[in-house]
Amino acid sequence: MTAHHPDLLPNLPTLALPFRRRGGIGCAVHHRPVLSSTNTFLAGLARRGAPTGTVVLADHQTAGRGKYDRRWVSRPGESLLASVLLRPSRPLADLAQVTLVIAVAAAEAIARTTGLAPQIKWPNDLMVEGRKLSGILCEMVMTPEGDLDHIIAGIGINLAQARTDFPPELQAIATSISAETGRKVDRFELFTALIDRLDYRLSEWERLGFEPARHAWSVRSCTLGRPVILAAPHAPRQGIAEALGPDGALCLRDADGTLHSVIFGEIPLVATQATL
Ligand SMILES: O=C(O)CCCC[C@@H]1SC[C@@H]2NC(=O)N[C@@H]21
Repeated sequence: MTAHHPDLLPNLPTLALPFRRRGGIGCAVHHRPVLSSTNTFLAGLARRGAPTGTVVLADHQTAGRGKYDRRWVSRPGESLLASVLLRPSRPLADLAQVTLVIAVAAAEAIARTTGLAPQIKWPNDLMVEGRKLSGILCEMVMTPEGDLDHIIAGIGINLAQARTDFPPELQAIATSISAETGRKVDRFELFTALIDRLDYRLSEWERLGFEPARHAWSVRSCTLGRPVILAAPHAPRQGIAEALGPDGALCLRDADGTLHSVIFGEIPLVATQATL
């Protein structure tokens, strides 16, 4: 038997998608039963000139990727796994805001379809009762001239896992929609809501800037007003997360009273639980 790379499998029949949009997010939707990673597959489409708003949805990933080169593992059908191609026209200095805007849209889609009220842990993890429900991986591709070519935003939402389905080291810090609500969520209803909210929030950001999403992010935040330990790429920092700045940076006041503006980094899940 020949082994095929999942991204090269022929276009197998899959469930029909409930909609097709004329423009904006979801203008083209590629749905595959199995891919290595929706981000990787969409990167190939982007190189071949796919338009902004193109979406890839997979039922299963064999090599899902998380932030900081971690793996994003899920069993077939138990997660929503999607990536969106963006070619925004905002200035380079605004691009770190994209991932925050997407977190707001994903939280709103989950709230709309499940009744849950996901909170956002800076910058873009969606949390319920201190456990991670969803992760977002934004990958930026620049031109040789240093301009933005495109962004691929990958979104994974845990749908159907029982707590004990997660690996032992994640059981205390991960959750799913079923584990929180006791009900199954319709994956395509959630996907449709996600496309809707992404379309709304991203076009709002393009037209009006970051302020509306900054407000929505701050209202849903479980980071602001709390002591946090940041695993920032260059220097780990501790302090009180005071605000999300107008540029999208986290404003962190350290023990000396100095205010730091942090664009990149993360609050490790375990530290968050221990600290907050
Ligand atoms: O580490 C994180 O929190 C980000 C996880 C992002 C996972 C999603 S699943 C769909 C898309 N494809 C990938 O390979 N990763 C993202």
